[in-house]
Amino acid sequence: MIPSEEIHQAKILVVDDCEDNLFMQIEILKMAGYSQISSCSDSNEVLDLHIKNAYDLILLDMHMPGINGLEVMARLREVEKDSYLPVLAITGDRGFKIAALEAGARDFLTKPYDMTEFQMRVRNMLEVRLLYKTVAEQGRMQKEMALHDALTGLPNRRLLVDRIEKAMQHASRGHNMMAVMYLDLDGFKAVNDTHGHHAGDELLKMVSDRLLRAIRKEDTVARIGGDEFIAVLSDIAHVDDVIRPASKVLRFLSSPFDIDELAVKVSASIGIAFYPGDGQDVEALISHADKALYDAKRAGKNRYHFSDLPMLLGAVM
Ligand SMILES: Nc1nc2c(ncn2[C@@H]2O[C@H](COP(=O)(O)OP(=O)(O)OP(=O)(O)O)[C@@H](O)[C@H]2O)c(=O)[nH]1
Repeated sequence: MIPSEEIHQAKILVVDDCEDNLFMQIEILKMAGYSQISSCSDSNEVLDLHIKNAYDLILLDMHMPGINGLEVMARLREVEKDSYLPVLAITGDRGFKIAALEAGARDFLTKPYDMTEFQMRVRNMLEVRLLYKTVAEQGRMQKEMALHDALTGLPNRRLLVDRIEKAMQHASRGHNMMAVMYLDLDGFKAVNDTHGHHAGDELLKMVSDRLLRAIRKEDTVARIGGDEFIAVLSDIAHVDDVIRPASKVLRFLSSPFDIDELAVKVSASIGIAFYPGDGQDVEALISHADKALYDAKRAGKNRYHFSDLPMLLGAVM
């Protein structure tokens, strides 16, 4: 159920070419507790007003000079294509009722109407409209959550795969390269063990922020598990285009993190693989970057390593 306070905050537009009718409807709405009421006496303005203000309810007089209510609804349907057309049609002509409903109005009022009926129909329509908005918002959030990591808000593995595929297609069209940078923190377990899981979580969020600052806006950083991240770097023409961001990431992570008034230090190891030199598909690229990461760990951590396929230097230099 939608709480009454929320219903009373809904945005309502009253459309009628007769000033007396406008005045009366606004007064009835005010008496019922609505606070965000606008009005308009020119049917030509309804569409622009709705685009600008996204009303929750439009009380629309069907008979107006200029374009009539049915035409106004046809225009509104263009901007509310997959949505709920929030129109309550008002007509003195009973023959217009079916036409109004067929045109997309959700309900109608026949003049003369009584005040209670007017208020009940407005409330019922707003309840449905606001429920519709809540469900649509929940759907958007679920989609968002399915593609992002809950702790850091970064893209998750699912979205990462899509971003790598797009970067590969882009590189292929531009006869260019792209790179996958696989990063794993060094000594992260000790942060959890010494300062607790909460401190570990805070550190992961701060690391995410620093990674985002270290790479270009158009590139992607994803968290793919525990203390593992992958950056997707597009438009790579030369190995320097990867050395620069990789060095920047290591530098950005090298300053201590202020967590619960402690200065916590970590570093990171990075493995780098290139498309098309190191692999032609997402799995191959990630696997080569992972092997390079393993080499970076074995070589002493806090460094980056390239995938050691012989093709690499030929392709890059
Ligand atoms: N706080 C926190 N810890 C996590 C999360 N996910 C995984 N971990 C912990 O992260 C640690 C990752 O392990 P490792 O990568 O082996 O730890 P490390 O000390 O960085 O090891 P090296 O990579 O060899 O330096 C494990 O202790 C996991 O329990 C999380 O969401 N939050």
